Amino acid sequence: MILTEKESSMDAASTYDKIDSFKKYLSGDSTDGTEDLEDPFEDVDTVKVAQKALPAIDPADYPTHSQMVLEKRRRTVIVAGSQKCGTSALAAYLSSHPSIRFSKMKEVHHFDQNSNFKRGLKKYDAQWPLEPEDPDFEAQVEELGDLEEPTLRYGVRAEATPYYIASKDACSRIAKTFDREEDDYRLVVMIREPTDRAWSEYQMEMRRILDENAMKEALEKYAVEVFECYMQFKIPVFAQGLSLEEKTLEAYNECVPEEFMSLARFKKFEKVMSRQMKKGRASMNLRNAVKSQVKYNLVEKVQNCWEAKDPSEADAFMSFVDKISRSETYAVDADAFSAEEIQRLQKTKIKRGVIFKLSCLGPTFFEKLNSPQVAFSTDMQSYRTCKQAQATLDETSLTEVTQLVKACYKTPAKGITKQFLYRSMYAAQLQRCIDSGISPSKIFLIDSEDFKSSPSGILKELHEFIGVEDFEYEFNTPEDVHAEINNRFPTFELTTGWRFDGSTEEMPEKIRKDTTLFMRPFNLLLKEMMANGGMKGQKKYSFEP
Ligand SMILES: Nc1ncnc2c1ncn2[C@@H]1O[C@H](COP(=O)(O)OS(=O)(=O)O)[C@@H](OP(=O)(O)O)[C@H]1O
Repeated sequence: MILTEKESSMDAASTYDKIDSFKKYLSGDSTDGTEDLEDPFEDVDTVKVAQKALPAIDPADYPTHSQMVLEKRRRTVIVAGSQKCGTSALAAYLSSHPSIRFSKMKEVHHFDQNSNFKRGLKKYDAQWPLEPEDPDFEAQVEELGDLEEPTLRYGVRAEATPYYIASKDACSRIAKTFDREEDDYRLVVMIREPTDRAWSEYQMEMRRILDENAMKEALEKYAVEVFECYMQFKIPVFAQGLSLEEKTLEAYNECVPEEFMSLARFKKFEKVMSRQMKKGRASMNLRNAVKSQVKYNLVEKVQNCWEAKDPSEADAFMSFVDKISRSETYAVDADAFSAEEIQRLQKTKIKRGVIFKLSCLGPTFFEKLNSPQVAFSTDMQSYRTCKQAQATLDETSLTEVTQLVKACYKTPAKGITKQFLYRSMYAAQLQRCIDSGISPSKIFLIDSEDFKSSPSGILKELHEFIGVEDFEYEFNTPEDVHAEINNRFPTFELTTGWRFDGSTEEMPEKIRKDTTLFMRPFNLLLKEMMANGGMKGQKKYSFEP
């Protein structure tokens, strides 16, 4: 979606109108039109492609990608978990296999995130764009007609979103979307010693918080400098032939100090920005990226300095913020609101990108991470208390444990965050996935340690399960695997807090001991499930129960 010059022209008054309409929105009398935001995918029928009737042929007879393409069949291979168990390494392998098409992004988050799922299968399919070298390219383009981005429709395709297995919705959505012969799926789930996995996640969260703090500090430090530089560009004046995006990017490149640019959080912003630039068009992503800057208060800082120097320019700046973020973001001065209104605003958790003064931000604004003692012990304690209240449920039965976990671990409706123990309870998650319609025979299990030490045997079996020919990969060392991950998914390590070998600090001994004990019943159930549950892949894990 391109913002026209007309749209991006200065109109300071409208900013303040918006404050009024925002107040109305808060009081339930919204006239701001926010709900009418254009969603390019809203009318796409989620299962239209999948439902296309095709002759029944046993997929096992058509194992390779190109054969599947010719037979107009598709198989989606989903590495569905678990987080911190080596899913990126596996993704690097699969994406190098000649008969597997891997998604553009490592983690697609289509089935766990409501906002993505709502956009339909067309949006998901766009992760596998059609290339001229694809078999039957011409025929497929013709068939696809005037689609903006023709996508690979047949063959074996794969993605890796480790959140899926922990999500309450992903498995049932996958089953409903793909469970048919000509458009089927396979799930791959990796497991790792549960305490190690939980600690690895904790450490990644810690890195993320550090990244955020670094961003925050840099904003504090450089706000004035950035502002001075912006002044030269006079961002709100868009009459010099450059589009809003070009101007913004140019200003960022010119104004933002090196030290700032190397920050992970900033890299994320930059990544979205340059992708949009390459495409030559702005989009929801661009607006979201800008909103993330808004969140970090840069806009407000700049605005304050601006105001001090030249109030008329400050109005223009407000207008810029307003325009770039359309009706989703309201540039407001917190002083314009009463204390009660501010309280209500804080409850919206900046869903609408309101720009607050720093002093008005609630404690949940910036992510927090409890100490390991608190994070792990509180979690264990609250589970135990909850378990006592469910006295009829027994931890030695898989069905009952699944119910216990369901009752005692509330998966947030939106995303799953910092549930270190929950995500190591593999048995309960697998069972829930099976209960929601995924046949165990479609799930392939991999033990992370075994995979790390000797991948080739596991990969051979996996290839067969996926229905592609066996293949000898050229990665022989962990360094090679690491390089391949960065080669295939170049911004992943830079922007997400993920590291190839991230566990640097030791887990405090007492917490390790308690956690390992806590995990035992779940591990015993997993052991039973692996041996007799009908799932494919490894039949036992490498760690102590
Ligand atoms: N080949 C191979 N096999 C198994 N495991 C491996 C492999 N290579 C890396 N690793 C370890 O995987 C951990 C990161 O896992 P993920 O890539 O799944 O993390 S994430 O869910 O995408 O965040 C990460 O764990 P930590 O070191 O604890 O961070 C890596 O050490």
